[in-house]
Amino acid sequence: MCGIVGIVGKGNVNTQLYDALTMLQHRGQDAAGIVTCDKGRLAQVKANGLVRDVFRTSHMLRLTGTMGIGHVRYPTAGSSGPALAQPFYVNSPYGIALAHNGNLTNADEVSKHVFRADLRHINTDSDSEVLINVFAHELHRLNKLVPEAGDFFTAIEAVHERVKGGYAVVALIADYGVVAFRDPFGIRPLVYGKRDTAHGVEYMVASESVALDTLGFTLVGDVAPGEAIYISSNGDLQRRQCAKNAVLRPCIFEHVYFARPDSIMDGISVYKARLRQGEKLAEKILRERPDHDIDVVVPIPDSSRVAGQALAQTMGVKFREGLVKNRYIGRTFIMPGQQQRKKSVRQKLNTIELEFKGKNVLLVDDSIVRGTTCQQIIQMAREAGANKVYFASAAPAVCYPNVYGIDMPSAKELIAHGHSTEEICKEIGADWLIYQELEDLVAASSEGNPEVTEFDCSVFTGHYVTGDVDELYLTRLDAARNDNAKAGDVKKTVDGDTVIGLHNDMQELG
Ligand SMILES: O=P(O)(O)OC[C@H]1O[C@H](OP(=O)(O)OP(=O)(O)O)[C@H](O)[C@@H]1O
Ligand SMILES: NC(=O)CC[C@H](N)C(=O)O
Ligand SMILES: [Mg+2]
Repeated sequence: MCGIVGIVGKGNVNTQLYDALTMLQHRGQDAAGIVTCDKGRLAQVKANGLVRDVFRTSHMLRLTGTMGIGHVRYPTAGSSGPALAQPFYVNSPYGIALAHNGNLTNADEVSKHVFRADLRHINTDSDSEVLINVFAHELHRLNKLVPEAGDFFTAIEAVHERVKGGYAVVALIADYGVVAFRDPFGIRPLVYGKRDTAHGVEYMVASESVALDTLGFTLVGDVAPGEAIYISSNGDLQRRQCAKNAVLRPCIFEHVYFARPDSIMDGISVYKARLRQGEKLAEKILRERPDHDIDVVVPIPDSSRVAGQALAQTMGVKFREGLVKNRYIGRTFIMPGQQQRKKSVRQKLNTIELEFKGKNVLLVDDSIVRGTTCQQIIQMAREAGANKVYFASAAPAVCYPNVYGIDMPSAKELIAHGHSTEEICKEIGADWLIYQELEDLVAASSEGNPEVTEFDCSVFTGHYVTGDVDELYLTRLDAARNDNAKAGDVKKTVDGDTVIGLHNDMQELG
């Protein structure tokens, strides 16, 4: 899950891109990058690290121009090395920089075709580098010295024909403007907004509306599935549906975990969806255990707080923040290796003993994926003197890999894969475990916008909306990206045996 942003403004946009990326930091902690365009010249800074660590004042002074794009990365393809930090750049045609959230499911085959038929070189294992080359090739084929909006849209139509998977994209075309588009299922989110200034209207596209809010842009709406928008350098916005049979199937895991609660995506308030998740889970608990002996509900910060509060209220049970989060430790789940994830849970969360001692505690989390968090927290609750430790997940059991931009590539690493609720309960060391029903999760989101009735729920069902994901694909994905394979990649990076980014040498040399 990466975060992307694009701005076409009336003054320098560098600090605004920086601020927007800070607002999207929760979507990717591995690398960050910005490309701006000033009088036809592109300037780029990208490197591994958090936004606040990557960009220095000296960089910002070089990132001049009234339009630009930015990216925060959470790797789902290739290594996490600096060569794969985004945006990517190609010089032909026009000079294009592109940032991508999602994952292409046919990247390998398209990559071969890009090389053999389009005669274009791909330098990394990044699916996003494949995507920029497909877009560039399709634009090049139109053979226009001076492209117009319609040309960008025609190229994007061809992109939709060639690539499959989840993709929300922003691209900066030197001198011309910013284009943004979303895959035909709208799996990954993308919104846009505008701001009136004394010099005219400014536009911004971003993964989440929080980025617009904080910069004073008003949310206009979502980029529709398959739709593309083009904002020219002088601030004209045009849109076009570029995909055949586009239909909205957004990733429901955004509402469970990824998005910030103060975001609105596809007309659904993430905050309210999480409130409803808590209410529905509470109703299930009351149905299954009308005579429960729960003394207190404790959420596992951060993401489950909203659902946890609604759950406690619906049940009429005390809600207590019995776990305190160290605000300087990032999100655990999106860290690259299991060792790092395990260590960070303990660093990140600490118990307030008096909320546990002698009590029957219901811990609530938004989801259980690998089980890293809940196993440790249940142990900590016991060490803090809890009498009984029950566990509730606001999402159903996560049993299947994600292929659309969430790094859950290996079914074997998912604690629920092939196991019953009782077995998982035993494994995590809880006295009782309860999961949300899938239909309740879907209803919790759908009630926020009745026009959105279906979602990509593949991590719960194993049904992949793009229809092209088979056993062979999943086996290959597992082999390439399970934790052991990734540990090998990290070692390669440390040993220096990795691809060096062509455009990133300054960063690597420090
Ligand atoms: O079963 P696991 O593999 O541990 O994954 C699930 C956990 O990971 C996430 O928390 P994270 O710490 O990433 O972020 P948060 O602070 O937003 O809750 C999520 O909210 C769960 O707590
Ligand atoms: N999580 C994402 O959206 C990742 C984007 C892209 N697949 C990458 O690995 O860089
Ligand atoms: Mg969490």
